[in-house]
Amino acid sequence: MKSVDAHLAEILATVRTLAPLELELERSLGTTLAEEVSAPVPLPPFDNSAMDGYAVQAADVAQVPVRLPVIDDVAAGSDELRAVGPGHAVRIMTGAPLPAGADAVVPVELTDGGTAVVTINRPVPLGNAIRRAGEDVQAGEVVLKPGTVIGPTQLGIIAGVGRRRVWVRPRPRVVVLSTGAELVDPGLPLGPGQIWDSNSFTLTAAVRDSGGDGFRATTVGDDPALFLEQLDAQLVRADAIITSGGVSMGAYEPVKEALGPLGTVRFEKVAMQPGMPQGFGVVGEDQVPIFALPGNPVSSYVSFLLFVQPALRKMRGLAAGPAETVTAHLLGPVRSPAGRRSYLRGVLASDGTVTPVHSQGSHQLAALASANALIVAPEDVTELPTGAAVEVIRL
Ligand SMILES: Nc1nc2c(c(=O)[nH]1)N[C@H]1C(S)=C(S)[C@@H](COP(=O)(O)OP(=O)(O)OC[C@H]3O[C@@H](n4cnc5c(N)ncnc54)[C@H](O)[C@@H]3O)O[C@H]1N2
Ligand code: MOO
Repeated sequence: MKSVDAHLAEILATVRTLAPLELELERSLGTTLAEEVSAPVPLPPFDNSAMDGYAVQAADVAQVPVRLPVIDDVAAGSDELRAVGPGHAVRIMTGAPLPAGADAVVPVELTDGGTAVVTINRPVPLGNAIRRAGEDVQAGEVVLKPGTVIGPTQLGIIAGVGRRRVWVRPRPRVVVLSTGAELVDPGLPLGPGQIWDSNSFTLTAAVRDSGGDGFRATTVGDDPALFLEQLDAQLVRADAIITSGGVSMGAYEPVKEALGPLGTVRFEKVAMQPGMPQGFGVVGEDQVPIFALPGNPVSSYVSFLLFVQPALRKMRGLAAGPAETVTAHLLGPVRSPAGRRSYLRGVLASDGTVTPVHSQGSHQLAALASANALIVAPEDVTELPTGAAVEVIRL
């Protein structure tokens, strides 16, 4: 059987980092920056007030109380400013440009709030409540480097330096396609022998959670020809495809039957539990990577975490490798088949202990949903006792 590590290595060697494109800022959330972003002007662009109050010369308010005539009123956005001479004050708002001559701002709370003449009741030091030009960013300074994932605050600084469009590696578009004649969309009644399709929802959500744009395609039954038709229709909008089901040893395995003959997708057994039957390869003119995951709900989700998530990272231009683990101590024993790496569902606590959940079947979706970690039992281990140190993957 192929090892988990070898399977991941093959996947990472096959998938390609997506080419950069220029996107509107509004569409860039979650993408990876593909250029250096720098500030064309200093930020703030001009000296300005950090508070609502009065721009003065600090020396004039050293002895208080003192009454100063208010010679001007500046709001944020004002551009015609009168200079503040000795013995004068200018009423000023937060963010308004500091008038020439002023070297301190007295917050309104330390005054009587006068509009023609103001009484200042407390002294303030030189430079008080003034935000200097360039104290956040100097003109020409790099604010974001290529490879940065754009979150809300990164988007903010890109806008803050005046950019409307930005070169990024996009979020991979991933089409998720469930197969199985027994599947019914949730919301519809179940007939005999039917179950509600959950995998396509889990996997589409997992794609979004992993920085991709997941699209759930219409479920197809057990007909390989219909599967190929649906796949063809979806390929135009996909950077990657995930299928669930139809990859094991049954009489009706549409994914395996449809993709096997292409010669570009391999179906293998990977030495893991759950998730042993795996298909991976490329399809279509553009050699779109396809992950043919097993249909059991726990198996497909574990396979996603181990294989698809790192592939999405590579596509996004980020460092990609095996899922990260932390060490924890078992609060109950676990078993694992010889020669396969097990990923058992557990609840990781803040004290560094992990409790295996009671139901470890590959079909037990509720047990998976109650877990927050996968306990990794290595290939050479068949049992791990309570208290054993184990590696766990956080979910
Ligand atoms: N004779 C053998 N039988 C099986 C083997 C084997 O080696 N020899 N492997 C088992 C393992 S391990 C797995 S995992 C499954 C994988 O099966 P498939 O990928 O072919 O998936 P299906 O047969 O279509 O479905 C398996 C199971 O999962 C349910 N399912 C499928 N799709 C969904 C969905 N979208 N949402 C919810 N549940 C789904 C399906 O009803 C089946 O119960 O094969 C074993 N068999
Ligand atoms: O290896 Mo299968 O994925 O148990 O359920």
